[in-house]
Amino acid sequence: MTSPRDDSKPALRRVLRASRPDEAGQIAQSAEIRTHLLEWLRHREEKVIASFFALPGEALLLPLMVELPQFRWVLPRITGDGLMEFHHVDPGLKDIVTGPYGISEPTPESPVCPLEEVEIFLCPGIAFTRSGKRLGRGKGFYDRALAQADPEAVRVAVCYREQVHPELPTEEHDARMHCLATADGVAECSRS
Ligand SMILES: Nc1nc2c(c(=O)[nH]1)N(C=O)[C@@H](CNc1ccc(C(=O)N[C@@H](CCC(=O)O)C(=O)O)cc1)CN2
Ligand SMILES: Nc1ncnc2c1ncn2[C@@H]1O[C@H](COP(=O)(O)OP(=O)(O)OP(=O)(O)O)[C@@H](O)[C@H]1O
Repeated sequence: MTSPRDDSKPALRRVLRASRPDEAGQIAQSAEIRTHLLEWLRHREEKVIASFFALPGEALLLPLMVELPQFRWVLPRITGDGLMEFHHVDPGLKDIVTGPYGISEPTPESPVCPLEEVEIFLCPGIAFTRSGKRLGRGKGFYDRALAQADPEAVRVAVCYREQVHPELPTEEHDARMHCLATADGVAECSRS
């Protein structure tokens, strides 16, 4: 399902937004996802890792920052339409404000981390496939950031079981994920 311009995404987004566990399920699956990520990350040699503040329906990852202080954690801040930059934050999460779309983000004064320095990206999304396809929120934030990032950086999709689908439409610019982290574990994406 690949085409240069695919107009099926907006309708699919509206439908797939509803594919999420209930509140209790989100808390339980988030804890399992963090346990798997904790184990997986413990064995990685990378140091700079980008996480995210969850929007409703996304996995809650913030406790990992405290549990893995050996990493240098960075978080995104929206700087324009479809544009974001990443900032270093302290694990205590001082200097966090509410940004566009109600997403928490570091203050502009927090030290910037150049995109090329990020070694692992934990990526949110509305839906993913096991082969690493991602359906985001439709503004191209992650596609643009990942296009500029180090091509060697590891892209880890993070989502609930309900957000994993057999197939999704993709376009030329869509960034592929390398790994998929769910409550079942962290798996390498099969390229298909
Ligand atoms: N946690 C988290 N942070 C993230 C993202 C994400 O998916 N998750 N993004 C990943 O890209 C960026 C924000 N992307 C967004 C893109 C569109 C809308 C948006 O338009 N929201 C409105 C309108 C939706 C609509 O018209 O369909 C809304 O939800 O009401 C919000 C955020 C950057 N930070
Ligand atoms: N690398 C890029 N450079 C410029 N524009 C881009 C790039 N990647 C995506 N876009 C543009 O961003 C818009 C949204 O793309 P798409 O629908 O794939 O977003 P998404 O991956 O769902 O969103 P997000 O990453 O914000 O969650 C499209 O108009 C696309 O052309």
